[in-house]
Amino acid sequence: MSESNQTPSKADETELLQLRQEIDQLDQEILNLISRRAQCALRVAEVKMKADPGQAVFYRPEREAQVLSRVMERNPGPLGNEDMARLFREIMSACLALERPLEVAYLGPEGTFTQQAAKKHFGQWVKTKPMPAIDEVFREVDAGAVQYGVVPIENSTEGVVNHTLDTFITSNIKIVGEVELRIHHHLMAGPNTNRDKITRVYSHQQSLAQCRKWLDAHMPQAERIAVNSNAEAARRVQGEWNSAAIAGEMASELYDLEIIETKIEDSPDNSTRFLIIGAQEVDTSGADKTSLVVSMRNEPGALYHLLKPFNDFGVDMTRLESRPSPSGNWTYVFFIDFVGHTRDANVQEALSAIRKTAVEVKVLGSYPKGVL
Ligand SMILES: C=C(O[C@@H]1C=C(C(=O)O)C=C[C@H]1O)C(=O)O
Repeated sequence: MSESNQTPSKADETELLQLRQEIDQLDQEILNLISRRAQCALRVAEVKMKADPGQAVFYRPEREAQVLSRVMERNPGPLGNEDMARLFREIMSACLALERPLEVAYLGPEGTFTQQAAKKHFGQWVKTKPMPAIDEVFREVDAGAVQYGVVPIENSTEGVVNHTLDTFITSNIKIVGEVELRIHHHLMAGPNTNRDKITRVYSHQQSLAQCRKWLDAHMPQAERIAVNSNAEAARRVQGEWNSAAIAGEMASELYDLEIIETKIEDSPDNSTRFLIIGAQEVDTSGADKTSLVVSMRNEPGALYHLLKPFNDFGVDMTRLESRPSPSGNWTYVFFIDFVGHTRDANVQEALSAIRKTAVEVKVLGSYPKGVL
């Protein structure tokens, strides 16, 4: 007989009773402490309103990043750092919603990985608003209809999302944060679908590409049909008995589909990075990144002149992408990410050196490195 089936001894019974009493007491303390914390957040809101009644900014990305990093550094266990940070993420989310509920636009429809990223970054109390295209997320933020937006920027298997990069060239929106999400693709279908009868698999083109080897091996007969989003794929198969969709867990819940096979992505550490966009400039958090768009004259040594200041002033570049310039003529703009904030002295020196040779330098924003 296994131990769990045995009835506890008298001594064990007593200990269980004591432990449960202790848990009840601790819960009461946690309750009181969270309430006190929420009172402080409310008071912060009042002070912010008094200082700037018209345009008080409630959400502070750098402050939230610091809170989460500190939780991870000081976590005594046994809960893991990330689990503990997620709990605090939700406490902050609820506290912030007391000040004023945040509204965030994202690349929809409902159930996309971008919505999942928005919830991961802001917590469950955020109000999310689906938009049909990336540039419409930018427009919604620009018009002030929402405070922030969430857009995908790069996938570890498929590379950059060019549409997002191109929108930054012409927009004045700032980057205020980043969040990375492990992307797990599942094969899902309606409850009446027989796995052996599936003749069509719907998904977004990138997701089909990310599961190509699995599909070749397990569903070679099925036609692969690219649609606008994974959530759209899930919505479609709801009423089709011979089709399946590749999408994330949120989509299966939203459209009542059954998951036939989990984690069918070819690369086990497939992840996507998303950017949080907004109108504000973010203070230093102590662990920041900066993104730039630079256009250079099309002449010998242009790229060398662009890269040299990073070396000269010890600035750690983490990404360099080039895109054709909207002005045409085979000229290019460069997207650069580096470690540091525009308020750091070495960053300022590097930027002024770059400005001497570049046609245009646009700082997209300095923002805290993703914590969760
Ligand atoms: C409390 C503040 O406002 C918000 C709520 C925070 C929190 O609950 O810890 C942190 C940063 C802000 O997004 C603040 O600015 O400190």
